[in-house]
Amino acid sequence: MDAAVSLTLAQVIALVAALAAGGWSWASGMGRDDRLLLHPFAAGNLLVLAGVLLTLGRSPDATALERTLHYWLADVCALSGMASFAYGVFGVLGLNRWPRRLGAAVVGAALLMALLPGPELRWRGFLFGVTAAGLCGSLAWRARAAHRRRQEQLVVGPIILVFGAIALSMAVRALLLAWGPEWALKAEATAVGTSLPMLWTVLVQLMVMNLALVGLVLSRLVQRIHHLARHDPLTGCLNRRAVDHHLTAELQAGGYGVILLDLDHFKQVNDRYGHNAGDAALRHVVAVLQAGLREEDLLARWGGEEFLLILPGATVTETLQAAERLRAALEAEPLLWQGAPLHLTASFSVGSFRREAMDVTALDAGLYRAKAAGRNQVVRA
Ligand SMILES: Nc1nc2c(ncn2[C@@H]2O[C@H](COP(=O)(O)OP(=O)(O)OP(=O)(O)O)[C@@H](O)[C@H]2O)c(=O)[nH]1
Repeated sequence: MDAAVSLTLAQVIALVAALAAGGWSWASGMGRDDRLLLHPFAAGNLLVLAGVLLTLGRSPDATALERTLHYWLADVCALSGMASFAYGVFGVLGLNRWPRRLGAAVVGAALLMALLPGPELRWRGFLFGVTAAGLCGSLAWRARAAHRRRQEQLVVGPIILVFGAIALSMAVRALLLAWGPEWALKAEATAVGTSLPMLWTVLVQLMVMNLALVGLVLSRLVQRIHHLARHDPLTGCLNRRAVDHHLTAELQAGGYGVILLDLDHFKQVNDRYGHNAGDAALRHVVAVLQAGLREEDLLARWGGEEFLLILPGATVTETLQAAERLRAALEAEPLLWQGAPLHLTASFSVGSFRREAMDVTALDAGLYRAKAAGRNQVVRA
């Protein structure tokens, strides 16, 4: 009876892993545009599947060499699968320096395990458990660190829980095999591959792990969509839509300064140097403006060559001073275009509001006056 259930469970595990691998391969096409690499999750499922199948296929009648190869391959597949999952998660979290360490851990463990004789379960199990615990533990740890840094919108809680739990169970298993009672070793020798608790554990882990990964990837995509919806693709600063979102009641209650600026004779830049130079000039302007702002200030692209700045808590005098400082900085720092300086200036219109909506019409009128008065100057709206 147990043997039949074991076989069914093993088949379910194989099916889940194969479906998950197929699903991740399919989804990786969607993530490609967003530089979201999902192949490692497909590979991770396939490798875990191979590891499980090899473990299930262990035969007591095999020769010592066959058993050695079988055991070794099964363990290396399972470890590579975990490394692949970790690689994928690090990619989603933007932690790019880790792949080499993951590779080194798997190759090191594989080499050490290759040196052990086939039936040597104790130290093989120990090495496997320690490496697996290290891989899953570092994944959970790094995810936790990324969560603490500004990536709080990402759903990393389930990842931390699932991989943390796997790391813990692997560490306990390694310790039990190396220094635990004799029954632990016996259980490993006889039950591995066919025991129902083990198969259930693998099945649940595989499903929960994939669900946690789906949660992480979806939250990453939602975060990306939010970012795209609120940022200007050319310059990377906020867009007009984002301004409303940032102009909260709290910010308005505290008062805020606003600067609307428009580049002078920008059409000539495009006409003389080409559209690429115009784009580079817009990026340059954003860099100069950003360098002169406080962390709490907001910079948004209001239109083609118009930018809007919001200075929370700033009085009209402070906003006028800030605008003058930015105007001078822009004038003093030309864009280097194909080795030659390309001089840029802008006209600024300044307003200050408290407990009231921003008066864009007044700011626009101020800009018009600054242009009419000769450009490259600051006026109060
Ligand atoms: N390269 C580039 N040019 C842009 C972009 N958005 C708007 N422009 C250009 O900005 C120029 C704006 O020109 P105008 O509105 O005539 O104003 P101007 O030449 O700056 O003159 P004044 O504002 O009167 O000083 C147009 O030539 C637009 O094509 C962009 O994203 N990239």
